[in-house]
Amino acid sequence: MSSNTVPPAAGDLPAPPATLADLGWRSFFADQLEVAERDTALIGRVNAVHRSRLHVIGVGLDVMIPHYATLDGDATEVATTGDWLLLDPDTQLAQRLLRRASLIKRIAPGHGSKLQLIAANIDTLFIVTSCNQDFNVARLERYLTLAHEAEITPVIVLTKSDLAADRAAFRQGAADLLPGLEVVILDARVPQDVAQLVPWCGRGQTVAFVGSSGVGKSTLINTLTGSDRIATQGLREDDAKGRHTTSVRQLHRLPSGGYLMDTPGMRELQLTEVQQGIEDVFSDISDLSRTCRFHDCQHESEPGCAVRAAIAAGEIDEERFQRWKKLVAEDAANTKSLTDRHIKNRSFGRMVKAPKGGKGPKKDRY
Ligand SMILES: Nc1nc2c(ncn2[C@@H]2O[C@H](COP(=O)(O)OP(=O)(O)OP(=O)(O)O)[C@@H](O)[C@H]2O)c(=O)[nH]1
Ligand SMILES: [Zn+2]
Repeated sequence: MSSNTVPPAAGDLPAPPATLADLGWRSFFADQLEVAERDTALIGRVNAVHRSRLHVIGVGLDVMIPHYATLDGDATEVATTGDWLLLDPDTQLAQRLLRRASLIKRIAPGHGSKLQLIAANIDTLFIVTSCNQDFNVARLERYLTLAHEAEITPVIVLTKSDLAADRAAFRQGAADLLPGLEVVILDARVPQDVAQLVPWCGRGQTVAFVGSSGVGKSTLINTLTGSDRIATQGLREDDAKGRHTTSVRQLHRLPSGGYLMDTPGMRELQLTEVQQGIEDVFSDISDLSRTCRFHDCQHESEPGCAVRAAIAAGEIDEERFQRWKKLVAEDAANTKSLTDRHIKNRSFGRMVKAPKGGKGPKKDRY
């Protein structure tokens, strides 16, 4: 399939939205429009990112347009699935990317440490795990950190409730992760159970599922949509060898009116620049660590370490502290590799921008 044709399974395209609000438009986005834009701009949402084109939909709008990026090469100013764009009404070219309500990004696998945007403007992230050996507090904390960083409301979905001897213990184990955290426990194959997710999937709402392989995401999606079309749709991505596969990412209309975002990247999320998310999910430890005597305290054996004191006093769980340390270290390593790459890109940018006819790149002039 050539990369700029619409996705193969036409039946999987969302039903055309009757209004922008159906598609998730709300005052947060409308307030960003200039007066002139209110009258003239064509408003669209990115439904799918293809190798060389964006599939943008709106009210009476269904177009493939060139990618959108700003000239300064800012990696976050690239339109991704779920983004809202203002298009030129005549040329249909994207003119402006609206500020996002949420953004999930990651380090691209197999591409060094390039920042890759996964999805924008998701309202609810369903973090799926099952009531068996997949249930893993550290993994759930990772996803929670990611949701907080992306500014998305997380909901923990515990599948395979039918296999759990003690459902209450699983529910409690998840609920204890964060105050006020919503937890749903269900058999992903049973429509009445899965209906518990509907309150988050209403008109104008965008949701996504994350979780390890085999926890029941496809089963959940099938039950939620009453069809197996979405979950079984092949999602391919550029592989490490740069083969020309087509990257399909899509917003799928749900029977309850909302949209499900299903992108290949959601399936292998890593943490990238998630300091804020870590602060939110581990606020007790983060706050305490700021009261250690040394600002660069490693919380090992330093004198005046408030974190160790809290662990000794039984106020903080040692294992939770170890998980926090691991996340902080992982985040620091990922962020560093991104920064290194950014510096490399910038010096490359300076070289290519060097004036023609000169004696070669004059890095120090720019
Ligand atoms: N008993 C039981 N089995 C379930 C439940 N949910 C899913 N399964 C089964 O678990 C297996 C894996 O489910 P999938 O829906 O394919 O899991 P997934 O998360 O989509 O996995 P990937 O596609 O690898 O990401 C299937 O055999 C499902 O039938 C559940 O709530 N109860
Ligand atoms: Zn300390």
